[in-house]
Amino acid sequence: MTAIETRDLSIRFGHFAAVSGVSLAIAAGSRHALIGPNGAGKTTLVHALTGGVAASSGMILISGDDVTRLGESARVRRGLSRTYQINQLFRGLSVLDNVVLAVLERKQLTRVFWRRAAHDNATIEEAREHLAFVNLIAHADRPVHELPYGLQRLLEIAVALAARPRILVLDEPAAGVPAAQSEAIFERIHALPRDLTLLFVEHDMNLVFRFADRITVLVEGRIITEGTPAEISGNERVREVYLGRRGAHVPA
Ligand SMILES: Nc1ncnc2c1ncn2[C@@H]1O[C@H](COP(=O)(O)OP(=O)(O)OP(=O)(O)O)[C@@H](O)[C@H]1O
Repeated sequence: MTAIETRDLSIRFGHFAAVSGVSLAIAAGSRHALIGPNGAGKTTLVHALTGGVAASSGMILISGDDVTRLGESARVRRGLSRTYQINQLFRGLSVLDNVVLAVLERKQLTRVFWRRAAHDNATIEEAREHLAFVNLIAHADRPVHELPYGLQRLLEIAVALAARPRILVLDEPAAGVPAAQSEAIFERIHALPRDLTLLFVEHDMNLVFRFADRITVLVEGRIITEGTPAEISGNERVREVYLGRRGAHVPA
């Protein structure tokens, strides 16, 4: 079954097409990487999937339902959650409170009951479970701004999980993090439940080839090829596009 799909999707900014005629089908339960050089349109495509940017033409479907005209929160309610290239955490709040807020958001309790609901045991228990998954329990009471950046990136994953997604989109989850910590982040991503569909954007080809089971290559807004890691690493055009680019050695 297809978890999320685009059909002939284009996104234009004025006369410039950042995404052109993209048809992409992500199978339920797959770990799908979206790769391509800087400016290829990866982030724009991710924004379009999650509802942050409007499609100029074409369609977006979640579990077969047309969501092209739905906003971001309506898509979250349909099981789509995401992390951002630059994190969106509340830096003055504690690590735990960031996840508590996300759980309350899912329960649609943020506005009405924030003070009272923040002390609700079930909410706190759930938030702590998400933190435990990303190995951040020991940091629960620290303010986010004190947390090393690599751990903030893990916290973002916990926040995204609080929406209880069926599809999780991760835009460069290890961007700005030293190589040793990228490993830890991808190890946690790898440990996510197998029925959670993952789409991730990543520049580090070693991580992509280790953790993805399918790869789509985007160049100048268009898909040039899609396949298994073995198929992609043997693809001449992909090698041409990546040769000599930053961190973009394509493993053989
Ligand atoms: N709001 C916007 N208005 C105009 N042009 C935009 C806008 N957003 C993105 N672009 C352009 O669209 C193209 C694709 O950008 P995008 O950020 O999607 O690429 P990317 O593949 O994610 O790049 P990177 O790997 O560097 O993050 C770029 O040329 C960018 O300048």
